[in-house]
Amino acid sequence: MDSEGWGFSPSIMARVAEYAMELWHEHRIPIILSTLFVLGVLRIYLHYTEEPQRLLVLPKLYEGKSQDKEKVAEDGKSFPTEKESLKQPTESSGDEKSAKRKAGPRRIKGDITKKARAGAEATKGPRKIQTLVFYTCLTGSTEKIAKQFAQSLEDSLKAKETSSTYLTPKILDLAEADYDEYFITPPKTDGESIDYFYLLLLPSYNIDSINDNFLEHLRETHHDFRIDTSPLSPILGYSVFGFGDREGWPTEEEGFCFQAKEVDKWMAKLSGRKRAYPLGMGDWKTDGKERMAEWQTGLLDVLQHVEETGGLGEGVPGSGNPIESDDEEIDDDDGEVVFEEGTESKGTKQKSSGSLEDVEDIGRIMAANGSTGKKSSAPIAIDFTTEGKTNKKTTAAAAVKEMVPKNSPTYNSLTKQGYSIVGSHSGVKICRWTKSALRGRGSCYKYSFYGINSHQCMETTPSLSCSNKCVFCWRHGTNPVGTTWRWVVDPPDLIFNGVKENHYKKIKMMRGVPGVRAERFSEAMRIRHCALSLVGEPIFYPYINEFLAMLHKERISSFLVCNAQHPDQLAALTHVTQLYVSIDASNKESLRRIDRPLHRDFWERFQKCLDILRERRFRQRTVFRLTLVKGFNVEDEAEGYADLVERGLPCFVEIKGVTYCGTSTSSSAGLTMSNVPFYPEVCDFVLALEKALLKRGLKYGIAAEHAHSCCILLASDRFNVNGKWHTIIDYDKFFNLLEEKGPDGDFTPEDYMGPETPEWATWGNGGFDPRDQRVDRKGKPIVEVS
Ligand SMILES: Cc1cc2nc3c(=O)[nH]c(=O)nc-3n(C[C@H](O)[C@H](O)[C@H](O)COP(=O)(O)O)c2cc1C
Ligand code: SF4
Repeated sequence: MDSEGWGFSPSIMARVAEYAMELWHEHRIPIILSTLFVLGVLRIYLHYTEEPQRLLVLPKLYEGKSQDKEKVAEDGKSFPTEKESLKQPTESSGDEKSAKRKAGPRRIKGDITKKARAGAEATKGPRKIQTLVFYTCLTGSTEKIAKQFAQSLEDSLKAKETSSTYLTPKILDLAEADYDEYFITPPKTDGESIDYFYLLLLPSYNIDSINDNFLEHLRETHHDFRIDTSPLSPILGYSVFGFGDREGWPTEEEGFCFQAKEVDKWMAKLSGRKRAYPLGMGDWKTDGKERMAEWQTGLLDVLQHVEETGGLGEGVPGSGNPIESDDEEIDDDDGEVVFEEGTESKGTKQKSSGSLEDVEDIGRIMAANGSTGKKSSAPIAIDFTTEGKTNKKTTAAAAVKEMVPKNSPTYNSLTKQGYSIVGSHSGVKICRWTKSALRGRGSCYKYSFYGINSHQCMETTPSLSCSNKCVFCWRHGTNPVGTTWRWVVDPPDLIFNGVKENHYKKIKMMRGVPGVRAERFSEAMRIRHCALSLVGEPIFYPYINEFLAMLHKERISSFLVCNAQHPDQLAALTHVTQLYVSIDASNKESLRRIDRPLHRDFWERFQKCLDILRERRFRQRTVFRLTLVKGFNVEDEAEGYADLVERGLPCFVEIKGVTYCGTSTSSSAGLTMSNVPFYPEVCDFVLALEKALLKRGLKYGIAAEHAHSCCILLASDRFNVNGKWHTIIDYDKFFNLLEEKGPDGDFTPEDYMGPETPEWATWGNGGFDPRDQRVDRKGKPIVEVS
């Protein structure tokens, strides 16, 4: 507050300041001395009245080592015993501690801070440590090594003074172990006080092997938006040792031990940087034994330290940092390529000559490039920036670029998240529900509401680019965004064949995964549904109608989700099995905050899309998809949403609670767990919306629910026959109608309305097919309590 705020005039304030300065100059020495005296007295007082602080003492790591008994491994020579491991440096220098320091990164240094572990209070009895030795093996050697290693480890740990802490190491073949049991969270201990220490012995194979499944699981668990990004952080630590063959793969760049490196990286992420000891690597034909002996020596030091202190402490140099073997975060723009309007160089735009010509141009360029869709000499830039003036042609001098070039940060980031990039702007990813359905563990809500088979569903997009940056987007902000298509256009057949091929490849990788049902696996080799909602904006792709025709020709249904930002493309869209528009807010301000659209005229575009949907409601099965984000678009917005429904009159309204993805993207958008509505809150909202619709005389009712994914379906009375909901789709009828009447044919959603919605899917019954087995996040069966 300034001086005027206190009611003093500036001249009085100036005089007071002058007087204070005079006082200080005259008496500064006594003032300083008396302040020091007061502080001294205060310090003495606190010293005698406070509880003494406990001093942090470094544990004596090597005490009692001289009493260690020499232990011999099973084969008498293959692996060093603890004494062998530890004595090497001592022998070389005569001074154990300095020798160990010279021996490289084996020692734990620095203060050890013992943190209370989560859940420690809840368990009884003395704490035990269980080491788990995981391995994979194709040609027989690693299995043998794993057994010898576990035995040697057990012997070494038993020789310790405090040997009672460590339980007998357990050996687990990753081809048989249930990943959900060990690699989503640590195993449950049923109240026993057990901490886990993971050790992984991993050969690398440049062919399809169980390693690929395992890596896929680690990667997906980390990126699973429903799970914390470091769900293995309760483990005490982990370390990986890799086997390879230098004869075939001489260097790391050429693939030596590449999969062990990958596993090490993902374990660092999943465990929240609990790498207890650096990754070891060895060529079993040459230096394998030696390298492993070194690794084991260092590891034993760490295990002893962990036993004594309860944690890793500062850790071994080189441990604990996942980025050391990870280039993911190098991506300094967070993988997001923003092409905003106006970023292109001046003078690149020319007069539009009409949309038809533009499409023909694209065709010509594609034809000139053959079916490969390779770069053309002239760029195609289709401007979607201002609604109503689409397909503005530009002929810039610069060469046309690929949207997601190979080896670009975006490409790397997307592939690491499990996407397969097809051509230069399309992607496909096998969805979690597809995997879940393959194992008979439940399907997605579209199965309950519309009868799609999740295990026969392909999730894809022909455009990885989007014109929004929604706060709840779980794509980790890695997809390119832009208002203008200014990239190479790949032909639809290249995309269609590419996405199918990659989808099947991923399905095949599920063969042999524990729990996969044989009949579902063979059914999955025939794609029946396509969810065009993966990432980006599918109708951004100039050949979306041709792409849809290819899907439909193979009798693959299409569920297309668009973001209500491209009215002209929406208007030009031919028949799809179900057409979605994302309705992320009920008013302009809320929409701006939540979707963060790039278009200036986003609200006008949005409204125009609703009008198109209204006009199309007797031709397309239209759906509003609402994603509820607490604090953003829920509170007091039911009436606003009812107004939008009144405007668009969709056949269905899907209401879904947002799923928190726990990424920097969401946190930078200000999202936390508190923004995720609980299912009862979603139910309350839906009831309020239903009431608001009835108030407006609109005939909608709550038709179905899928509590498992926090999703509820409101349907128009058009799909209620004799008091029963008919939300299921008759897919055969849809394809027959298409074949008979063509992609623009005159037929209505009612014409392919399917049978009654199953009882278990209707409102009040949960929506989980009783023929599937409900499991928790770790794959354990859930017993329903009635
Ligand atoms: C089919 C096959 C592919 C391999 N690919 C690689 C590789 O890419 N990089 C590497 O360092 N070693 C590679 N190796 C070598 C193995 O990792 C090494 O021989 C290992 O010790 C085999 O362990 P196992 O007998 O337990 O299967 C490969 C071996 C096989 C049989
Ligand atoms: S519809 Fe979506 S969630 Fe369901 S199986 Fe297909 S891709 Fe997965």
